[in-house]
Amino acid sequence: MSIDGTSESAPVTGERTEDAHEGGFRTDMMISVDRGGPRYGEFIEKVREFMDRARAAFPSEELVDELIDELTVVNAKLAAVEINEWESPSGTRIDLPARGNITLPPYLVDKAGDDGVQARVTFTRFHLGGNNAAHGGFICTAFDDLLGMTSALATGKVTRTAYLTVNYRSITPLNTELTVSTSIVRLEGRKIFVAATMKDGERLCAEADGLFIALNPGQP
Ligand SMILES: CCCCCCCC/C=C\CCCCCCCC(=O)SCCNC(=O)CCNC(=O)[C@H](O)C(C)(C)COP(=O)(O)OP(=O)(O)OC[C@H]1O[C@@H](n2cnc3c(N)ncnc32)[C@H](O)[C@@H]1OP(=O)(O)O
Repeated sequence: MSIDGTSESAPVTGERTEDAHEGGFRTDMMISVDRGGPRYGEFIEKVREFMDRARAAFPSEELVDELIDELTVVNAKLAAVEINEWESPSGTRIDLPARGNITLPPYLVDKAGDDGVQARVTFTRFHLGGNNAAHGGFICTAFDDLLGMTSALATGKVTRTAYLTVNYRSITPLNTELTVSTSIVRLEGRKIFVAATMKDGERLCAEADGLFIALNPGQP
Protein backbone atom coordinates (compact mmCIF):
# COMPACT_ATOMS: atom_id res chain seq x y z
CA MET A 1 0.00 0.00 0.00
CA SER A 2 1.33 3.48 -0.76
CA ILE A 3 0.72 6.66 1.20
CA ASP A 4 -2.49 7.09 -0.83
CA GLY A 5 -3.38 3.44 -0.34
CA THR A 6 -3.00 2.42 -3.98
CA SER A 7 -0.12 0.05 -4.61
CA GLU A 8 1.02 -3.24 -3.16
CA SER A 9 3.65 -3.78 -0.45
CA ALA A 10 6.76 -5.43 -1.83
CA PRO A 11 7.97 -8.77 -0.47
CA VAL A 12 11.12 -8.78 1.61
CA THR A 13 13.52 -11.07 -0.17
CA GLY A 14 16.73 -10.25 1.64
CA GLU A 15 18.18 -9.18 -1.70
CA ARG A 16 19.27 -5.63 -2.42
CA THR A 17 16.93 -4.41 -5.15
CA GLU A 18 17.31 -0.87 -6.48
CA ASP A 19 13.94 0.82 -6.68
CA ALA A 20 12.92 2.80 -9.72
CA HIS A 21 11.70 5.72 -7.63
CA GLU A 22 12.06 9.20 -9.02
CA GLY A 23 14.82 11.17 -7.35
CA GLY A 24 16.30 10.24 -3.97
CA PHE A 25 13.09 10.36 -1.97
CA ARG A 26 10.19 8.36 -3.33
CA THR A 27 6.92 10.01 -4.28
CA ASP A 28 4.75 7.11 -3.09
CA MET A 29 6.19 5.94 0.19
CA MET A 30 5.48 2.21 0.46
CA ILE A 31 3.67 1.42 3.67
CA SER A 32 2.85 -2.01 5.06
CA VAL A 33 1.27 -3.80 7.98
CA ASP A 34 2.79 -7.20 7.31
CA ARG A 35 6.44 -6.92 6.28
CA GLY A 36 8.62 -8.81 8.74
CA GLY A 37 5.64 -10.86 9.91
CA PRO A 38 3.31 -10.67 12.91
CA ARG A 39 6.15 -10.64 15.46
CA TYR A 40 8.23 -7.90 13.80
CA GLY A 41 6.86 -5.36 16.31
CA GLU A 42 7.97 -7.59 19.19
CA PHE A 43 11.44 -7.75 17.61
CA ILE A 44 11.56 -3.94 17.45
CA GLU A 45 10.50 -3.71 21.11
CA LYS A 46 13.37 -6.08 22.05
CA VAL A 47 15.80 -3.86 20.11
CA ARG A 48 14.44 -0.79 21.88
CA GLU A 49 14.79 -2.56 25.24
CA PHE A 50 18.36 -3.43 24.26
CA MET A 51 19.07 0.24 23.46
CA ASP A 52 17.70 1.30 26.85
CA ARG A 53 19.59 -1.42 28.70
CA ALA A 54 22.86 -0.71 26.85
CA ARG A 55 22.50 2.95 27.79
CA ALA A 56 21.83 2.10 31.46
CA ALA A 57 24.34 -0.75 31.99
CA PHE A 58 27.70 -0.80 33.77
CA PRO A 59 28.90 -4.23 32.60
CA SER A 60 31.93 -6.09 33.90
CA GLU A 61 34.85 -6.71 31.47
CA GLU A 62 33.79 -10.36 31.27
CA LEU A 63 30.23 -9.43 30.42
CA VAL A 64 31.46 -7.00 27.72
CA ASP A 65 33.46 -9.89 26.15
CA GLU A 66 30.38 -12.11 26.24
CA LEU A 67 28.10 -9.43 24.78
CA ILE A 68 30.51 -8.70 21.92
CA ASP A 69 30.46 -12.38 20.95
CA GLU A 70 26.67 -12.61 21.15
CA LEU A 71 26.13 -9.35 19.24
CA THR A 72 28.57 -10.46 16.54
CA VAL A 73 26.29 -13.45 15.91
CA VAL A 74 23.13 -11.32 15.92
CA ASN A 75 24.66 -8.66 13.63
CA ALA A 76 25.75 -11.34 11.13
CA LYS A 77 22.18 -12.66 11.01
CA LEU A 78 20.83 -9.17 10.31
CA ALA A 79 23.57 -8.38 7.77
CA ALA A 80 22.47 -11.43 5.77
CA VAL A 81 18.96 -9.97 5.30
CA GLU A 82 19.80 -6.32 4.66
CA ILE A 83 17.54 -4.60 2.14
CA ASN A 84 17.06 -1.13 0.64
CA GLU A 85 15.25 1.58 2.59
CA TRP A 86 12.07 1.44 0.47
CA GLU A 87 11.30 -2.22 1.12
CA SER A 88 12.52 -2.47 4.70
CA PRO A 89 9.82 -3.04 7.33
CA SER A 90 11.56 -0.39 9.46
CA GLY A 91 9.91 2.96 8.77
CA THR A 92 7.10 1.51 6.67
CA ARG A 93 5.10 -0.57 9.19
CA ILE A 94 2.32 1.92 9.97
CA ASP A 95 0.70 -0.46 12.48
CA LEU A 96 3.73 -0.17 14.81
CA PRO A 97 4.92 2.65 17.09
CA ALA A 98 6.87 5.17 14.98
CA ARG A 99 6.35 2.91 11.93
CA GLY A 100 8.73 0.36 13.46
CA ASN A 101 11.66 2.77 13.01
CA ILE A 102 14.06 2.56 15.98
CA THR A 103 15.69 5.85 14.94
CA LEU A 104 12.52 7.63 16.06
CA PRO A 105 11.30 7.93 19.63
CA PRO A 106 8.36 5.52 19.92
CA TYR A 107 5.11 7.34 19.26
CA LEU A 108 1.55 6.14 18.77
CA VAL A 109 -0.68 8.04 16.36
CA ASP A 110 -4.20 8.56 17.73
CA LYS A 111 -5.53 10.75 14.94
CA ALA A 112 -4.10 11.67 11.57
CA GLY A 113 -5.91 13.91 9.13
CA ASP A 114 -5.27 16.63 6.60
CA ASP A 115 -5.45 19.28 9.35
CA GLY A 116 -2.99 17.70 11.79
CA VAL A 117 -1.86 14.73 13.82
CA GLN A 118 -2.40 13.74 17.48
CA ALA A 119 0.15 11.35 18.91
CA ARG A 120 1.57 10.06 22.18
CA VAL A 121 5.33 9.75 22.60
CA THR A 122 7.32 8.22 25.45
CA PHE A 123 11.03 8.91 25.83
CA THR A 124 13.00 6.24 27.67
CA ARG A 125 16.52 5.76 29.05
CA PHE A 126 17.95 5.61 25.51
CA HIS A 127 16.70 9.18 24.95
CA LEU A 128 18.27 10.56 28.15
CA GLY A 129 19.77 14.03 27.90
CA GLY A 130 20.56 14.59 31.57
CA ASN A 131 19.04 14.39 35.04
CA ASN A 132 16.18 12.15 33.91
CA ALA A 133 15.10 14.54 31.15
CA ALA A 134 14.87 13.82 27.41
CA HIS A 135 17.66 14.92 25.07
CA GLY A 136 16.56 17.93 23.01
CA GLY A 137 17.67 16.28 19.77
CA PHE A 138 15.18 13.47 20.25
CA ILE A 139 12.43 16.01 20.93
CA CYS A 140 13.30 17.60 17.56
CA THR A 141 13.31 14.17 15.93
CA ALA A 142 9.79 13.47 17.16
CA PHE A 143 8.59 16.87 15.94
CA ASP A 144 10.34 16.51 12.56
CA ASP A 145 8.78 13.15 11.82
CA LEU A 146 5.26 14.01 13.01
CA LEU A 147 5.37 17.36 11.16
CA GLY A 148 6.65 15.56 8.04
CA MET A 149 3.69 13.21 8.38
CA THR A 150 1.37 16.21 8.87
CA SER A 151 2.71 17.87 5.70
CA ALA A 152 2.46 14.65 3.72
CA LEU A 153 -1.14 14.02 4.81
CA ALA A 154 -2.16 17.62 4.09
CA THR A 155 -0.73 17.64 0.57
CA GLY A 156 -0.57 13.97 -0.47
CA LYS A 157 3.04 14.68 -1.44
CA VAL A 158 6.50 13.84 -0.19
CA THR A 159 7.95 16.79 1.67
CA ARG A 160 11.25 17.81 3.21
CA THR A 161 11.96 20.04 6.16
CA ALA A 162 13.24 23.50 5.13
CA TYR A 163 13.39 24.72 8.74
CA LEU A 164 12.29 23.49 12.13
CA THR A 165 12.40 25.76 15.17
CA VAL A 166 11.98 24.14 18.57
CA ASN A 167 11.45 26.02 21.81
CA TYR A 168 12.05 24.04 24.98
CA ARG A 169 9.63 25.45 27.53
CA SER A 170 10.01 23.07 30.49
CA ILE A 171 11.69 19.77 31.34
CA THR A 172 10.58 16.84 29.16
CA PRO A 173 10.47 13.76 31.40
CA LEU A 174 11.45 10.19 30.55
CA ASN A 175 9.08 7.23 30.94
CA THR A 176 6.03 9.48 30.76
CA GLU A 177 3.44 9.43 28.01
CA LEU A 178 3.46 12.89 26.41
CA THR A 179 0.96 14.23 23.90
CA VAL A 180 2.03 15.77 20.60
CA SER A 181 -0.42 17.84 18.56
CA THR A 182 0.47 19.15 15.15
CA SER A 183 -1.39 21.52 12.88
CA ILE A 184 -1.21 23.15 9.50
CA VAL A 185 -0.64 26.88 9.88
CA ARG A 186 -0.98 27.66 6.17
CA LEU A 187 -0.32 26.30 2.71
CA GLU A 188 1.35 28.52 0.10
CA GLY A 189 2.04 26.64 -3.12
CA ARG A 190 4.76 24.09 -2.31
CA LYS A 191 5.29 25.63 1.15
CA ILE A 192 3.62 24.00 4.14
CA PHE A 193 3.87 25.98 7.37
CA VAL A 194 3.26 23.77 10.39
CA ALA A 195 3.26 23.96 14.19
CA ALA A 196 3.30 21.49 17.07
CA THR A 197 3.22 21.22 20.84
CA MET A 198 4.47 18.50 23.19
CA LYS A 199 2.79 18.35 26.59
CA ASP A 200 3.01 16.41 29.84
CA GLY A 201 -0.64 16.61 30.84
CA GLU A 202 -1.41 20.33 30.72
CA ARG A 203 2.24 21.36 31.02
CA LEU A 204 3.90 22.57 27.82
CA CYS A 205 7.29 20.85 27.47
CA ALA A 206 8.23 22.01 23.96
CA GLU A 207 6.75 23.62 20.88
CA ALA A 208 7.82 23.76 17.28
CA ASP A 209 7.16 25.62 14.09
CA GLY A 210 8.43 24.54 10.74
CA LEU A 211 8.37 24.91 7.02
CA PHE A 212 8.15 21.83 4.82
CA ILE A 213 8.48 21.96 1.04
CA ALA A 214 6.55 19.59 -1.23
CA LEU A 215 9.15 18.05 -3.51
CA ASN A 216 8.95 18.26 -7.28
CA PRO A 217 9.11 14.98 -9.25
CA GLY A 218 12.69 13.74 -9.38
CA GLN A 219 13.84 16.06 -6.59
CA PRO A 220 16.11 14.36 -4.06
C1 LIG B 1 -1.59 6.17 10.94
C2 LIG B 1 -0.83 7.23 10.24
C3 LIG B 1 -0.61 6.89 8.78
C4 LIG B 1 0.38 7.83 8.20
C5 LIG B 1 0.85 7.37 6.85
C6 LIG B 1 2.30 7.40 6.79
C7 LIG B 1 2.72 8.67 6.16
C8 LIG B 1 4.09 8.95 6.58
C9 LIG B 1 4.55 10.08 5.78
C10 LIG B 1 5.63 10.71 6.05
C11 LIG B 1 6.44 10.43 7.22
C12 LIG B 1 7.86 10.77 6.92
C13 LIG B 1 8.23 12.00 7.63
C14 LIG B 1 9.68 12.23 7.46
C15 LIG B 1 10.00 13.57 7.99
C16 LIG B 1 11.46 13.83 7.94
C17 LIG B 1 11.70 15.01 7.05
C18 LIG B 1 13.14 15.37 7.03
O1 LIG B 1 13.80 15.36 8.01
S1 LIG B 1 13.79 15.84 5.52
C19 LIG B 1 15.53 16.03 5.88
C20 LIG B 1 15.90 17.42 6.29
N1 LIG B 1 15.67 18.37 5.24
C21 LIG B 1 16.46 18.43 4.15
O2 LIG B 1 17.42 17.70 3.97
C22 LIG B 1 16.11 19.48 3.12
C23 LIG B 1 17.34 20.08 2.48
N2 LIG B 1 16.92 21.20 1.67
C24 LIG B 1 16.42 21.01 0.43
O3 LIG B 1 16.37 19.89 -0.09
C25 LIG B 1 15.87 22.23 -0.26
O4 LIG B 1 16.42 23.38 0.28
C26 LIG B 1 14.31 22.31 -0.13
C27 LIG B 1 13.66 21.06 -0.76
C28 LIG B 1 13.84 22.45 1.32
C29 LIG B 1 13.81 23.53 -0.89
O5 LIG B 1 14.50 23.61 -2.11
P1 LIG B 1 13.74 23.79 -3.51
O6 LIG B 1 14.80 24.02 -4.55
O7 LIG B 1 12.79 22.65 -3.74
O8 LIG B 1 12.82 25.05 -3.33
P2 LIG B 1 13.23 26.59 -3.07
O9 LIG B 1 12.86 27.33 -4.30
O10 LIG B 1 14.60 26.72 -2.51
O11 LIG B 1 12.20 26.92 -1.89
C30 LIG B 1 10.80 26.87 -2.14
C31 LIG B 1 10.20 28.01 -1.35
O12 LIG B 1 10.46 27.80 0.05
C32 LIG B 1 11.25 28.87 0.58
N3 LIG B 1 12.24 28.33 1.50
C33 LIG B 1 13.05 27.26 1.29
N4 LIG B 1 13.81 27.06 2.36
C34 LIG B 1 13.46 28.01 3.27
C35 LIG B 1 13.89 28.28 4.58
N5 LIG B 1 14.82 27.53 5.18
N6 LIG B 1 13.33 29.30 5.22
C36 LIG B 1 12.33 30.07 4.63
N7 LIG B 1 11.88 29.84 3.38
C37 LIG B 1 12.44 28.83 2.71
C38 LIG B 1 11.92 29.52 -0.63
O13 LIG B 1 12.25 30.89 -0.38
C39 LIG B 1 10.84 29.36 -1.69
O14 LIG B 1 9.86 30.34 -1.45
P3 LIG B 1 9.12 31.07 -2.66
O15 LIG B 1 8.51 29.98 -3.53
O16 LIG B 1 10.16 31.85 -3.42
O17 LIG B 1 8.07 31.95 -2.02
